[in-house]
Amino acid sequence: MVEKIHTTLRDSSVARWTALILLASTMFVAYMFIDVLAPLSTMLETSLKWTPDTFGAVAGSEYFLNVFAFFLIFAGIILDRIGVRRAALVSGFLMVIGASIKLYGISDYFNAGGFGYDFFNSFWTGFPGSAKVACIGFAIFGCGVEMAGVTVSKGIVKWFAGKELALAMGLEMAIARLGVFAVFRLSPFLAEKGGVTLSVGVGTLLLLIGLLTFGVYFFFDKKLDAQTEALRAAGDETSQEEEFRISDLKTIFTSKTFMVVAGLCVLFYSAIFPFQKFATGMLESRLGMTTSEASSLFSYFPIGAMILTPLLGWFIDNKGKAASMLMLGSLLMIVCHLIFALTPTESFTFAIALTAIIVLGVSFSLVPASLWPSVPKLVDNKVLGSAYSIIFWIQNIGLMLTPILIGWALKSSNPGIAEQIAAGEAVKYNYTVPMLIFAGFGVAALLLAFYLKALDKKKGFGLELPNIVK
Ligand SMILES: N[C@@H](Cc1c[nH]cn1)C(=O)NCC(=O)O
Repeated sequence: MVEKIHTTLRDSSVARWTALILLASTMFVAYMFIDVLAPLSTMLETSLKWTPDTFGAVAGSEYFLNVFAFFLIFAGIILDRIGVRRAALVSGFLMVIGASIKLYGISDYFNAGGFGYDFFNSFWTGFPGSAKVACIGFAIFGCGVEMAGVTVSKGIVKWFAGKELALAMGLEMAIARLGVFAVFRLSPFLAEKGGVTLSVGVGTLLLLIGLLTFGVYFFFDKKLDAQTEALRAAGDETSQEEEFRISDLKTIFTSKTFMVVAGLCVLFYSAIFPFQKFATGMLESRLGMTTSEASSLFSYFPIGAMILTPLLGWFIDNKGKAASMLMLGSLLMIVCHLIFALTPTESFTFAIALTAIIVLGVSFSLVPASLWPSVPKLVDNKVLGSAYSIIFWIQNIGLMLTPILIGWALKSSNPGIAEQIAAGEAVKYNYTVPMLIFAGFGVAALLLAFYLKALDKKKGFGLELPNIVK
């Protein structure tokens, strides 16, 4: 007699959490690579002649293909069609290929006249060839990392829906934040030893390990699908998933509440991830620190978020209040950016900077911990991959444009400084205007958070309710 299966790997907490660790480890190295150059803006300006606008454009290039070639939208559709495990492998490959190209662009070999050097320096000469190649690589990496983000989110829902969903998402984000902490510590250290190439080289190698981790996850996911299929065949699984159709995307785009969440997401994250790219330079300038000191100080930002995000995830699973947390997170972000922008030089001490960084870390846990687990409450499971990809796509528009805007604002509000630095003078940029722009994003996010809470109250999506079904 064939024994009937009543449970799946999903029901084993060890298997569930192992799947999470596998998914999150790749995100750990992916987030390291995203910010591998973030602490090195000053070094890049002297070694590769990357002025703030060049640095900003390279930072923004990560999102270029996602936004203009709609790769993220396709990634969600592909994910909903081929499933989590195959999409994970595709995204891992893209990250490794993109990172390798970026590494080549900043390498000594390329910059000493290696293959493609003459070509990439023959047009648009105001933008260094190294930055052009880095942009191409980073744009391909960006396709991979964003596809990985969508895939991991859907993967977590697959393993944790109706269980510890927000806690699992919070832990995944915590592990990713640990990657940001690690890179802010490691990247300047490696760059001092072997130049920016060593930092990016180590980042690329870690991504290869991340790809292998996704490979191990593949087998977990395959087993779960086989068990779920067997349950369905035996009639134990009642909620047979309907097939995804492209026309389903219309329901996402026409959901007002979903679009408000997407708006809030783009505004909030535009004041966080692009800020990470400029924070080391800002602290160097405001506190007169070295790159290494400023980068170490800023590394406390992801640490606060890392500790709090899973705790807040647990709170949301059990008590709810996600919409209120979005409001509080936006408010704290405004306060911190205003402190960076407006505190007079004589009062802007190490302690003030550290406090603002930690409070910003709290804001960076409140919003992600409540925003991402709210998405499954707004859309059907069969379009969940597409819903995450659409929200990331909208977010990517902000993440692409904001570093370009901030790099431009920094250069324009400091006329002559780039030329003085190029001439070897020890002058610093003033970051007031860029920091006010970041605070402005926070104000707009706060207004949307108020609106979202009112909408939820009216339409009853349950954003303030706990996730755990008792
Ligand atoms: N878009 C993703 C991944 C990412 C991280 N940095 C740049 N893109 C995302 O926003 N994930 C959610 C998070 O809070 O990290």
